[in-house]
Amino acid sequence: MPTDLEHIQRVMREADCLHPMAEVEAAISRVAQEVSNTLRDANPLVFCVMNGGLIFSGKLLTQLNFPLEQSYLHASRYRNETSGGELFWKAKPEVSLMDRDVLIIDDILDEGHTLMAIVDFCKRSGARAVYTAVLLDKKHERKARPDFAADFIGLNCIDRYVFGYGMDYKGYWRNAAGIYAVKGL
Ligand SMILES: O=P(O)(O)OC[C@H]1O[C@H](OP(=O)(O)OP(=O)(O)O)[C@H](O)[C@@H]1O
Ligand code: HPA
Repeated sequence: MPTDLEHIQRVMREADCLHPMAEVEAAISRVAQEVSNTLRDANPLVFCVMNGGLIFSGKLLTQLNFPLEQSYLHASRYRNETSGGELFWKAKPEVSLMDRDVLIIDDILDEGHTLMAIVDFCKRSGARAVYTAVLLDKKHERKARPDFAADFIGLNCIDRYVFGYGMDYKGYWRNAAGIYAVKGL
């Protein structure tokens, strides 16, 4: 079925802006400082989790002023829907993680299944230490494991379906320059 672009446009028009661009950029700069303090001497291997992690990764990486290697992986559970299903690996890391300090960068920690599976994969692949950075931590009682938290968190967010800064609504508005909540979700 072709995408209903009028619907996509309406979602943006009616959305609530939760975190405007200036607030998100300030949060990214703070995270960059925290990551630098922890990893500047670790020669880390940094993975962007595609697709959602793309914008946060790009903006964060340019503020990390120390040697690192960068790559990507793609694990998806939402597949353009607004509720998650089974985790599907679209691209596993192709470089060796053996004895490396690894940093995983993603857009959002929602229920946590995605990031937990990625961390588990990295540990089983021989990583020495695995750190995680997320732009948003969504606050609710549905976490897969309540004791699992990201090491670096940009912003906490309310329990709504959000888009912008890499996060999509039905595959759209990853490019929105702020963090928005869909009306009614
Ligand atoms: O904490 P969870 O409930 O597991 O959800 C978080 C994950 O869901 C989204 O990815 P998605 O599956 O939509 O893939 P995409 O980034 O390619 O759209 C997001 O980018 C996170 O990776
Ligand atoms: O609220 C969300 N928005 C976009 N993608 C997501 N993936 C998990 N939760 C979300």
